Amino acid sequence: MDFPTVLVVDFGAQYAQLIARRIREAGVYSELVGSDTPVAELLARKPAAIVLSGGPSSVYAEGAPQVDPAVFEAGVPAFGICYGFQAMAASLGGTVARTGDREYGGTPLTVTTPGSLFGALPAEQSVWMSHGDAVSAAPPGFTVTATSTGAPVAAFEDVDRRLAGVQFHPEVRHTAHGQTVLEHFLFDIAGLERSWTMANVVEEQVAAVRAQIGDRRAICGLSGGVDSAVAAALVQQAIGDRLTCVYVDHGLMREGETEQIERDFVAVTGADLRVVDAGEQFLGALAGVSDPEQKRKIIGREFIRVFEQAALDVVAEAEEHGETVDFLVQGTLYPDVVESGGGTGTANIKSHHNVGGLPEDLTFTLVEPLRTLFKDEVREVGRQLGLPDTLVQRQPFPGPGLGIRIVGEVTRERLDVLRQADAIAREELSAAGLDTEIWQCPVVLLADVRSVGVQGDGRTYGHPVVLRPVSSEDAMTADWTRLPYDVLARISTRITNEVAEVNRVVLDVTSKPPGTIEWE
Ligand SMILES: Nc1ncnc2c1ncn2[C@@H]1O[C@H](COP(=O)(O)OP(=O)(O)OP(=O)(O)O)[C@@H](O)[C@H]1O
Ligand SMILES: O=c1[nH]c(=O)c2[nH+]cn([C@@H]3O[C@H](COP(=O)(O)O)[C@@H](O)[C@H]3O)c2[nH]1
Ligand SMILES: NC(=O)CC[C@H](N)C(=O)O
Ligand SMILES: [Mg+2]
Repeated sequence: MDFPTVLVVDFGAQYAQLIARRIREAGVYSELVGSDTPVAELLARKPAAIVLSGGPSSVYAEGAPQVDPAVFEAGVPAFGICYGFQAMAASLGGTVARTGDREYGGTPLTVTTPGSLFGALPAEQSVWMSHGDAVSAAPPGFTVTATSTGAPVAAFEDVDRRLAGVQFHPEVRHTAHGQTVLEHFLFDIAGLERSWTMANVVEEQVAAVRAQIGDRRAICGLSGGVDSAVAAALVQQAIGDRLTCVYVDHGLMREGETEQIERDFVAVTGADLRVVDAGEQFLGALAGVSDPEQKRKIIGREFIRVFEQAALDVVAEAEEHGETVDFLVQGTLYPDVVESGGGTGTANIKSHHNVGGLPEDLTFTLVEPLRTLFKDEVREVGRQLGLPDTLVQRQPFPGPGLGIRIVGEVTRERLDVLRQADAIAREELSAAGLDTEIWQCPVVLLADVRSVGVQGDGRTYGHPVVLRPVSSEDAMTADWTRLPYDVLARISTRITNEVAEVNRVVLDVTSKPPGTIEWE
C-alpha cells in the first residue's frame, strides 16, 4: 500500500463500502476487508487506522464475529460503528445487552462530553440509528461522550489509546454531522492527514492494469455509459491500442443510443470501437421469458458469448498469430457488486448482468478498475482522465437495457412501444432542463397489464407505462423526484397521443428502499 490506508472491517453491512467511501472523501485512502481476516494479516498490511463496520449479528450470540483484543493492543487507531462499536466494547471489557429500546432511522442524540469526537458540534443533533442491542457499560479507560434513548452509551473515546466508537451511523447522509465526526476520528484522534485524492486512483489503477495485462491484448465492453467509458479510458492509458472496445447492440437499447456512442465516445477518445449487431441473438434467447432474474442471467450470458466472438475476431485480425485475448474490461462499480450479493455476507437483491449474471463457464480474466468505487467517484475519475462532461454526467442506463423495463415477456413489438415512450419522456425532461436534477428516469412498460381507455370517442384496451424519476447520490438509496406537474402532464399527453398501444401513464412514488430503481 502506497498511501496511508484505513482498513474497514466488514461485518456484513449493506452500507459497509459507504464507510470506506466517506473516508476517501475525507482525503484518506480506504478499503474493505472481510471480518474473517486473521489479525496477523490485518496488521501485516500496516493500516493507518481500522474501522469496524456495522452488521446484523449480536455480539453476545453464539458464533457472532468478534474482534480479537490483539487488534487494539497493537496500537493501531480504531473506530467502531454500530455492531463494530459493540464488538469493540465487548472485546475491551465493556458490556453489550439487548436493551429492548430499538432505534431505527432518525434519532435525537445528546452529546454529554464534547471530547475529540464531537468537538464544537451542537449538543443536540440528529443521527441515523439502526440497532436493537446497545452498549450498557463502556470498557475501562473510555469516556462516554453521547447518549440517546435507546443507547445509554451512544459514543465513547479513549484518546490516549486512539480508540473511539459510535452507536449511530456517521457514514449515512441522514446523520447531520456524520462526516465531521468521522473526520474528527481520522484527524484528531488517529492523527492522520489528508494524503489521497481521486487523481491517485488514476495513477494507481493505470499501474495495476499495466501489471495485470502486460503487453497482451484486452477487449472492453463499452456501452456508451459513464462507467465503461471511464474504465476504457483508464485501460487505454495503461495499454494503448492493445485495447479493443466492443459495443453490443442487443436490441434492448433506447432510441438513438448506437449513433450517440460513435459520436460521443469515439470522437473524444479515438478508441478502436466495434459495434456488434446482436439483436436477433438476444431476442431469441429471451423469447418466452418473464422472470426478471432469468432475464438478467440470459442477458449476462449472451453478452459474454458476443465478447468471446469479438475476441476471436480481434485475434484473427492481429498481426501476431497464435495470440489470444484473455482479458475483458468491464465498468463494474461497487453497487453492482453488492446488489448481486458480492459483498461480505450481503444479500442478493438482483443479479447485475456484469456480476451476478455472468455465466459459469466464463473464461475471460476480468479487469474491473472501478470495482470498489461509487458512481460519483467514477465521475471524478473520468474528469481526471479528461473526459468531457457530456459523457461523465450522463445518466446511468442499465446494461440489460429495456429488457428489464418490460414487465413480462420481451418482444420486438413491446420494445418498439417502450422505446417510443422512453424517447418522449427523455425529450421532455431534457427540454425542461431537468437532466442534472434527476439521477435517471426509467420508463417501464407493464406489458401484462391492460386497462380500458377512451380515445377519439372509441374504447381502447391498452397498456400502462410507469415513469420512475429518481434522485440519488450513488444508487444505493434513492428518493422519487418531485417533477413539476406541467412536465408530467406534457409527458403523459404526448405518450398517450403518440404511442398507440399506451393509454395510461402512471408515476412511481416509491423511495429506495423499499423499492429498487429498476422494476426488475
Ligand atoms: N451494450 C453494451 N455493450 C458492451 N458492454 C456493455 C453494454 N452494456 C453494458 N456493458 C458492460 O457492462 C458494464 C456495466 O453496465 P452499466 O450500465 O452498469 O455501466 P455503464 O453503461 O458503463 O455506465 P452507466 O451506469 O452510466 O450506464 C459496463 O460498464 C460495460 O462494461
Ligand atoms: O449495468 C447494470 N446492469 C444491471 O444488471 C443493472 N441493474 C440495475 N442497474 C442500475 O443500477 C442502479 C441501481 O438499480 P436498482 O436500484 O434497480 O438495483 C440503477 O442505476 C440501475 O439502472 C444495472 N446496471
Ligand atoms: N446495524 C448494526 O450494526 C446492528 C448491530 C446489532 N445487530 C444491533 O442490532 O444492535
Ligand atoms: Mg449502462
